[in-house]
Amino acid sequence: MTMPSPNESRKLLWDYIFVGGGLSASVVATRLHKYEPRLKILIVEAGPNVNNRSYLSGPRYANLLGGDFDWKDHSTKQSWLEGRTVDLPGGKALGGSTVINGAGWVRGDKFDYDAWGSATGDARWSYDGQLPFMRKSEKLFSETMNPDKHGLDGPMSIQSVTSKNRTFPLRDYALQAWAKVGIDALPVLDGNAGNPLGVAELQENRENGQRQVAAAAYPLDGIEVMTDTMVEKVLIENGAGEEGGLTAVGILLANGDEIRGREVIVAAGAIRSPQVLMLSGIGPAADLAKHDIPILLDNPEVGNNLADHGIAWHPWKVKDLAVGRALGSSNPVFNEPQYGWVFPFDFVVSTDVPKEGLAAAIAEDEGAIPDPATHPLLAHARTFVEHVLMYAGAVDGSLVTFGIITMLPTARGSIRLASAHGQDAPLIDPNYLGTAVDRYVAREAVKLQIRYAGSYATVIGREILDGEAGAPGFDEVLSIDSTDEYIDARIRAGLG
Ligand SMILES: Cc1cc2nc3c(=O)[nH]c(=O)nc-3n(C[C@H](O)[C@H](O)[C@H](O)COP(=O)(O)OP(=O)(O)OC[C@H]3O[C@@H](n4cnc5c(N)ncnc54)[C@H](O)[C@@H]3O)c2cc1C
Repeated sequence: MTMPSPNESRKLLWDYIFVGGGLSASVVATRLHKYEPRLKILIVEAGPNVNNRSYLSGPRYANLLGGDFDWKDHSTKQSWLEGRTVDLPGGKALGGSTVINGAGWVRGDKFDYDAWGSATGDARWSYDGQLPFMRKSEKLFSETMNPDKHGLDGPMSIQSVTSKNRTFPLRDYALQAWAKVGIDALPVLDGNAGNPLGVAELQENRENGQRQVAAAAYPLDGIEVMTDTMVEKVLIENGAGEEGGLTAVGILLANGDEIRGREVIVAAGAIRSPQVLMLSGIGPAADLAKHDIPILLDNPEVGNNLADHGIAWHPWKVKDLAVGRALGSSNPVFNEPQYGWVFPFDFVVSTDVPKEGLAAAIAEDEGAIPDPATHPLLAHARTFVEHVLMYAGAVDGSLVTFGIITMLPTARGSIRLASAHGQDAPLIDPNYLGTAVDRYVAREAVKLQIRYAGSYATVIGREILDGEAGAPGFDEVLSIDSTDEYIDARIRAGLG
């Protein structure tokens, strides 16, 4: 990676200019260069180069949320979350959100990739089409775990809980309890082999606990990079390209400099890519007009169809503190360094939801009773929820924290311009829980959590935990007696 001088970058005609230097730009630019080393490739990134800042690699990534390398965005007021706004972290540094993210290495469900393949009519987007690239990216910890599904010499080092010798005290209990509520362990606990439905062991893209920032793992050799440089918009001219019509001819920086290129790739992330397009004159005409932006292409889809998952965390009380089951307790095992590297949990548990209630929720959203044989949410098992049981929650080890992550939201939100200037964050409306399906899925996820953690049926509920700890503003706690109304209220108060 080299840094061009401002004069040099202005004079050159670049073959490819990337707006944003995050995960996707790091990968695509590196591969373009490998494909054709003579290409002149420029990445322009709003944040700094933090590749050599080792503290970023520490285990407590959450310290980075709201920090110097986070755009610190917020949602608009969410009508299904009691009008709350939600913090929306996003990486602002070379490497993008890989600088602040959770580093969970979680491959999607085969079914979902195959849906891309059918939607695009292009088999390269299906699971089998993507698999060679997923394998190419990995250097997996095991040569024997599903070797036909994984890679061993990619740039991303992947470790797991057991490959790094973490034996959490609750591991066996947690596994037994999942079986008791009907969720089976996946073969070799591998959730990254196409079918994640079941209990998988956590895999992470860390190397001995060290975060792998995308721009370091894909080192951008032979690529020019400008950091701390905000792109205001893409420069578009009519008839400039070989085929005529609107053609991107370069970018305008926030400092007023123009840089020219043959192709511009907008890789500014899910929030700012549509913002950059709209600032460039591509987007819904009425919205652009509101901000006096000249309309080059009236495209109502730009800024629409935002899909974001929600997360809700619930604290559960641990019995018999002296046994030392959770982080913070006096159990000496937690003093071993590997327990501090990463998240304190064993498993990522992916589940479907009961189809009968789902069909009713679909009917509410779509205004017609769905055909269970053909409706895409009903006809197959789908990965709607991820559950994680974090063995931490209080400084004295008296709590564990149960998370539900809703993975297949059907509500769609939007990104709209707040002003005609790139430095003003756009208006971000994820529309969390905006459909009956999403509300049903979240409720079912919490009900499963209660069966798992709060009932005598499982060893976790019977012997390990002592009920839910509750939440501010609520007199009750989650329990097997909780009504749907109470569960919904807790979700509205806590999901983000
Ligand atoms: C808190 C958090 C936790 C996450 N945890 C996980 C996880 O555990 N596992 C997982 O698989 N995924 C996780 N993700 C998601 C994952 O990090 C993203 O999917 C991925 O980084 C997206 O890549 P991208 O290239 O689209 O965007 P990004 O990596 O975000 O890169 C976009 C880049 O564009 C830059 N940019 C934006 N606007 C401009 C502009 N106008 N001019 C110049 N530069 C600009 C940004 O600064 C940023 O560097 C998490 C994300 C976050 C935020």
